[in-house]
Amino acid sequence: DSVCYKNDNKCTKENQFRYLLYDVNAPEGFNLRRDVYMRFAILAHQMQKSDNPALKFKMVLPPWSHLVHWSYSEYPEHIPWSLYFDLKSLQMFAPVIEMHEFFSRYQKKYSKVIIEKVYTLQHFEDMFETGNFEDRLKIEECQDTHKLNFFFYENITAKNVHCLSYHGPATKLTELFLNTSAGTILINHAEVALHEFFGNNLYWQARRSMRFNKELKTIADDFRRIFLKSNDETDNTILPESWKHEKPKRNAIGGSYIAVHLRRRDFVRSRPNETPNLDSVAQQITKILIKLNLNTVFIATDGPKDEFDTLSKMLVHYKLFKYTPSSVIKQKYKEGGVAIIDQIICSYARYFIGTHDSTFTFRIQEEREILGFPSDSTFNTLCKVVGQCHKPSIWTIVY
Ligand SMILES: C[C@@H]1O[C@H](OP(=O)(O)OP(=O)(O)OC[C@H]2O[C@@H](n3cnc4c(=O)[nH]c(N)nc43)[C@H](O)[C@@H]2O)[C@@H](O)[C@H](O)[C@@H]1O
Repeated sequence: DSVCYKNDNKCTKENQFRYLLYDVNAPEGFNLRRDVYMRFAILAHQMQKSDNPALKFKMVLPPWSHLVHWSYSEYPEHIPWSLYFDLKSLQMFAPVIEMHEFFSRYQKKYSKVIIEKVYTLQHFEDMFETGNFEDRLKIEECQDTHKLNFFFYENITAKNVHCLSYHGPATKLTELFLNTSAGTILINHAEVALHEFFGNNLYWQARRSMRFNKELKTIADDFRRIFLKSNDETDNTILPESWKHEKPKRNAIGGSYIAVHLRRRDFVRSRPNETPNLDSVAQQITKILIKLNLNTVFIATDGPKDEFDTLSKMLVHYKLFKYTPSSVIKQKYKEGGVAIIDQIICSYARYFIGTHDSTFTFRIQEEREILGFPSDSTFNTLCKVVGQCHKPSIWTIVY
């Protein structure tokens, strides 16, 4: 297409964009990264609406590579966003492009990508001592040794690298962008930048635009239909083709199963006071099944298969299901795709029980808000001891 780069003689005012790239701290998981995306999508959305030509940006989506919770070989996977999300739907909210698209545009002119300005965000060191939580930003000395690897690509380098002590929402970064004419800007440690307003209608628009790749939805729908007798017609969960046409609703019924997100692995080790043992999980599930007069349970978990088998034995009078991908699906969509399929199936249940403080659970809760479930069927979490569960924070949808 006609989008061009600075100084390219094909550039006109209309087709010239600057490029904003961002990256997230390596240990952060998939679902926190989705939240960071929303903070930056809101920034990109607001810049797109601005009349100021200096804020005309395309935002480049960081490919999914070497996520700590996913198994990976020495080669980075560079998974594009379109494998997991509906890119057109994202673009209806924010001017985003895939990294490969950025490369193909850029490399029409250059062989190597040279990012003109890199800012690595860091927290103000004095913030907690002085209690100064005002929004501010300042270029300072780097707190950590500066190891930059630019998305595991070898053909990307940078001209100008700074550390930026930062406190405030991602939208505050426009101040920085207005002070430089760099055509390509990378924000590292993007997770340091916050939401401007958590849970307002802009937040929910960004969230609603994050529709999943349609094939993943189809795989999850097939599983619902075949094993859980659940479909959008009878569950009252049909959404319009575009998220832009969604309307407030609270009448979703969901399939006749309860879904449980049972987060294990590091949660078992690092959160012993909140993470229940399987006996307790079985008791909590039984209680809800009896209350709702249901006999079917879908379990989404990162735990080992033998835990699921143990749980099945404890709940022998009920039907327990777990999604297990075929090798073809696993190979194509990898752990991220399987995680999304699990999340979708949980989203359509009559009743959902999640794991306290898990972003995987938060994203399911949001999905259910979008689908229009009554909130009390959604904001429930497992607890250590039966009967001593605290209600989680309730973030209801706003239009
Ligand atoms: C406390 C924090 O918790 C954060 O985890 P938390 O928010 O649950 O949420 P995530 O970061 O998304 O979870 C990490 C990964 O675990 C897998 N996973 C977790 N639950 C399931 C599940 O039910 N089904 C499938 N298929 N996969 C699951 C999935 O690959 C996901 O990307 C961590 O990322 C941080 O490192 C930190 O430990």
